[in-house]
Amino acid sequence: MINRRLLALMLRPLMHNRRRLLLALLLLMTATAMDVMGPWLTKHYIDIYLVPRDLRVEPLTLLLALYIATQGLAALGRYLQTLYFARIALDAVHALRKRVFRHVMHLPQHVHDATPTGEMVSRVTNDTDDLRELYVEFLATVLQNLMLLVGILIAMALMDVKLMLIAATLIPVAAVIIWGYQRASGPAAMEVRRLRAGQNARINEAIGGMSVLQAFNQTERFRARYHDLNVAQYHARLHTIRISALLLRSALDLVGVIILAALLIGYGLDSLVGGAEIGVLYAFVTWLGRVSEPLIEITQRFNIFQQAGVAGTRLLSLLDRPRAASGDDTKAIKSADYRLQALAFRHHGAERNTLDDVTLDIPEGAFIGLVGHTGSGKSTLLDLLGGLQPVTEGRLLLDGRPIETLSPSVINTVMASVPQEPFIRSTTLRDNLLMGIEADEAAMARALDEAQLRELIDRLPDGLDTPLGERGLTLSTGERQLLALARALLRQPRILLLDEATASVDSLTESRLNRALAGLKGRVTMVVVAHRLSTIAGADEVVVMQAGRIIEHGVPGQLLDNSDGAYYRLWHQPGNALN
Ligand SMILES: Nc1ncnc2c1ncn2[C@@H]1O[C@H](COP(=O)(O)OP(=O)(O)OP(=O)(O)O)[C@@H](O)[C@H]1O
Repeated sequence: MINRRLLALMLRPLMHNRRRLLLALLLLMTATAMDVMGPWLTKHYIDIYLVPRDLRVEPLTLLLALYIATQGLAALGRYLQTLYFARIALDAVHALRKRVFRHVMHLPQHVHDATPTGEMVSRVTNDTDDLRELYVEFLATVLQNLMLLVGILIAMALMDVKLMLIAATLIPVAAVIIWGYQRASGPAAMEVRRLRAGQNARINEAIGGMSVLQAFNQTERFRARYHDLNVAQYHARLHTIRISALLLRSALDLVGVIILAALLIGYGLDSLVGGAEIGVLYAFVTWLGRVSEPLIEITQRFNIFQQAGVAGTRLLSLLDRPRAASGDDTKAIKSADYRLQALAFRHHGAERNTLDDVTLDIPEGAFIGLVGHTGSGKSTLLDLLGGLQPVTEGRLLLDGRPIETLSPSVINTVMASVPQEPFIRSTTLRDNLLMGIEADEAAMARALDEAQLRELIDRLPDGLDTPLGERGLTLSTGERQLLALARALLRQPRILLLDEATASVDSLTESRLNRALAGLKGRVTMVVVAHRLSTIAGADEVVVMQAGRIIEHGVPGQLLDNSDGAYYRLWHQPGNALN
């Protein structure tokens, strides 16, 4: 399961901090050497002074001072090395999180459309968090224990090779246990993770659509589905706990006890032939206790390694998804005009085209109204004009250049869009208006005036500093669109793409929007998807779409004279929003 790419993903962030890593390793080696000196000094005390009853003050004081000094240094080294390793681990996860989030921000639209928000959140937070645990635990615990193990084995070998070999049999046995654990717990850990991501997605969905769930009496059904996922996760977790409880502590403890018995027998045999010192037995029993502890720690931490492996695999699959392609032509846009030549578009994975054979010229400063039945492809065409989706066939030229060759920064300097569902953050009106750019009060006031929002702001006690609820819920649908329009206008765009939210805004909002568009006419290239005829009454040209194709286009007044035309039919359709 752990392959080279996974290792690279995990280890690369650690390598950014080589100097600190080296220093931490030096500290670790010093602390370990001081640590294993403890039993060695005690052995000397027993064999040289205690057993022969040679209790002279001077050498004993020296021994005691040495003992305290080594153990004090060991404690200090452990403390410093823990701090260093923790810093390295936190820096590593910080770098990884930045990398994953940056990648998520650049994924193509269709990936975000197809991935539940909770699932994506789970990748960026939980999965990177599992790697954090790996870094912290691995660096602070596993590395420390591995070093201790090596230190103890060296000290044992220096004292008695035969007894060291008996004690060392614990290591291959532990390796076999770890291997068995990894095989048994891998699929179970993956299942836990899958269920957790599912839970996140479900919670996100339920909270996002709570009002609908409540209105449609679906809360009980959602609760039951969440409960099922919860129970499944409970059992999956229990399964992983059973495996780790059996194989980790219990099995390793048992092996440790057996090896202790073998050591005692080995020591007994040595003493039969003479020469074995009691201090050696003391040192070995102490060291053996210290050997099994690191092994248990390492093995126990292995499930973290396991989980990190699963998280890393999921992160790799996310990072493997190609970023949205973007052009690199940074030449400024001279003329904000579009040319669409036999353009076709198919959604990722869809069986048929959403747009077909769309040919249209949009000169600079023109006001184009897009109309058509629901699902006819109006919003999709707007996405393409905004460069948010790639053209499947044909050509889409902006300023005479294929839009996919233009760098997004160049497009964004001339274009602003007002989507059907504007993204409103739960912060102040001002923050929502600025959305990351800098503008003075006069410019903001102008944008608010142009978007006809002045009255609303003046009505609010805190004006622009009024906080908005989650997703701007305190604003009506029409007001949210006007706010998004003000945000777009603040950027002084040369192209404005507006996707009218709904046919059912009140007449006041309707007239405000119309006034705003009339004010921009001729100055800004506007493509407006309209659900109400009034919105595009002042358009230079109306484009009627049906099933992804343009079936009619022309000056609105003239189209209405043609009683056989599609626009005429839409307009005269009883109950139609355009009517
Ligand atoms: N990911 C997708 N895969 C396949 N088809 C899709 C996908 N996303 C959208 N569609 C389809 O594309 C078609 C055009 O959708 P679009 O939102 O552009 O219509 P619209 O004319 O703007 O509708 P409305 O007036 O309701 O906003 C619809 O039939 C929609 O179901």
